[in-house]
Amino acid sequence: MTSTVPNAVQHTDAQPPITMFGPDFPYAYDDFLAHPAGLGQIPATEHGTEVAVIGGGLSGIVAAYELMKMGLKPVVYEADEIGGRLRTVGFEGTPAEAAGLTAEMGAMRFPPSSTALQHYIDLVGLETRPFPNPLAPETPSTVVDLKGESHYANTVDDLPQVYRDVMNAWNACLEEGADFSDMNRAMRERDVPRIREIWSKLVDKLDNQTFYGFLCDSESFKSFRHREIFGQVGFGTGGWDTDFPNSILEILRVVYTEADDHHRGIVGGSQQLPVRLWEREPEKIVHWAYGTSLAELHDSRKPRPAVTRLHRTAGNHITVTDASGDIRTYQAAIFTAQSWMLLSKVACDDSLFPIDHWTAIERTHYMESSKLFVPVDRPFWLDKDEETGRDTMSMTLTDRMTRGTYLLDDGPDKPATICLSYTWCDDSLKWLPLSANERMEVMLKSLGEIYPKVDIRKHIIGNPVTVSWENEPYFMGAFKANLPGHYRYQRRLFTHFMQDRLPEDKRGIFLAGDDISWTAGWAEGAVQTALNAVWGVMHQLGGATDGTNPGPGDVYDEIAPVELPED
Ligand SMILES: Cc1cc2nc3c(=O)[nH]c(=O)nc-3n(C[C@H](O)[C@H](O)[C@H](O)COP(=O)(O)OP(=O)(O)OC[C@H]3O[C@@H](n4cnc5c(N)ncnc54)[C@H](O)[C@@H]3O)c2cc1C
Repeated sequence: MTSTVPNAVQHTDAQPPITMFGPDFPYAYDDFLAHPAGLGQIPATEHGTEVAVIGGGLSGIVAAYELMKMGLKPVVYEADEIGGRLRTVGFEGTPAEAAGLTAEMGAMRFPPSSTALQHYIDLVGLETRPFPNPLAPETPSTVVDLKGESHYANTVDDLPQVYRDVMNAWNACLEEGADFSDMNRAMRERDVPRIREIWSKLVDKLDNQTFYGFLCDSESFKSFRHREIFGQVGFGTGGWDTDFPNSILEILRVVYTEADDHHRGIVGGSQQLPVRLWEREPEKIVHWAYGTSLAELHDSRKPRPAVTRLHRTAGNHITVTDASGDIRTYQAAIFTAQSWMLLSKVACDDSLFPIDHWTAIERTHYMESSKLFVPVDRPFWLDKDEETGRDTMSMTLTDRMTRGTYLLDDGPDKPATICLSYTWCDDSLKWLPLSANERMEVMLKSLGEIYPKVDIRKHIIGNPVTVSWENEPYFMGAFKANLPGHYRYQRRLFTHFMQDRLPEDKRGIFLAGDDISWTAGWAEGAVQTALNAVWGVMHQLGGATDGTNPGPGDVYDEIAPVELPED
């Protein structure tokens, strides 16, 4: 476990692995992808048909890649860079750059339960390695610093008793309030009826509840002090108090699917995944010549620029205007950027979506997030303190401004990187007005209070790189997090790919990506919703899956997300 506060169910080799199979839509995307029959076929008369794919992040690139394999011609529009929130940057002009070191400004750690994501990681030949989360087995050491008191630990047993009390409270609370072991077993066994039985009751009972309210309602969390510590060191990767106002259903999805556990990073950076898919020439491809790639299908091997307008034209077609002034009309389009883009940056016809979908788009709630990385000369944190024999510095969780500090080693005596601070929500907004250097100064001061004997600054060999996702022109926050009462909105967005159920004049544009997923903030959801949209486009163009490999839309009625009454 990487958890400071481990989950109730412990792993044994005898259990099937946990995957992001449900709980809302228990469909085996990993099996669908692995099946030799492929994802489906479209009639030959449609081969070469252009489909607009708006957004060249992971979701857009996965959708475009699969549509190309079916013989369609994806036209990808990207306002920023291929990769989107899989953004890997270098440290220009430093020895760290020469050593190939990079910093992950968006996603940086992926749970093994992300099996559809893993399909594409393997496909493009990327390697992963354990990510140094708090108390993870491969993490050399962890320091938890709260209210000015620091504790050095290799395992949770090294922390004071109160941390184990908090851990037990969380486990008990999940068991009492959310049938944790039962759901964990059902998800491992892919027992769809059982998953649906447990989840439908919880959705009904808990949609109105915040994460914090759920803790307060539990006998196990009567102590304010325990709730406070839990908020600061949390479970999985660390403090979750910035999530306290969110719907508890969001948190349950994370813990059931072990999204926050056993993380691995992508060697060389996660942005390589969509970039490699863009360049990849699939072995199996219909209509196009062997050797065709997405890059090859685009002028100058580049996506088209930002979309500025989306509207409907005769025959229910979707007309796309881009920043170069180019206007093209499509039978089908997939929109994968953040939903709020449709409210401001892209001029849209009201008729693109039914009014209830517009409400869901408007009500979307995002988490803010900031990160700052510095390159350093070597992993000096592994030097031993002469007095204590401990590492001089450790992966650090704190209630100070930095919140989470990650030490990213690339081998002894080689340049390395430190993520001095990774924050969410209010903790992220605290950094917003500060420049990169101002942020770094505050971070070094905070860390100096925890490690008075360590001179971090003398090891820094280049300028800091930083991001606040809420301040990026083509991203309006880091990732979505539903608030209480948002279940119905999320359901509308996720199920939008089942367009036979929409009025005819509202079809043809498909929503996909992180906002549409049940597990926003996890790249797996971007992949899963891309595959839903691919199924939707294929179906609209008269195509079908092979009977031996039914797609998400083929089995929709058996596993559809539970519906809550509107009145
Ligand atoms: C700080 C942070 C930490 C994260 N941590 C993790 C993690 O540890 N593990 C994990 O699994 N996931 C993590 N995620 C989530 C993961 O990054 C996302 O789920 C995934 O990258 C989303 O892909 P997407 O294609 O849905 O969206 P995006 O990556 O946002 O892609 C959408 C694309 O649309 C483009 N665009 C916007 N407007 C327009 C327009 N008008 N025209 C054309 N293009 C446009 C954008 O430039 C962008 O490239 C994290 C995300 C962030 C921000």
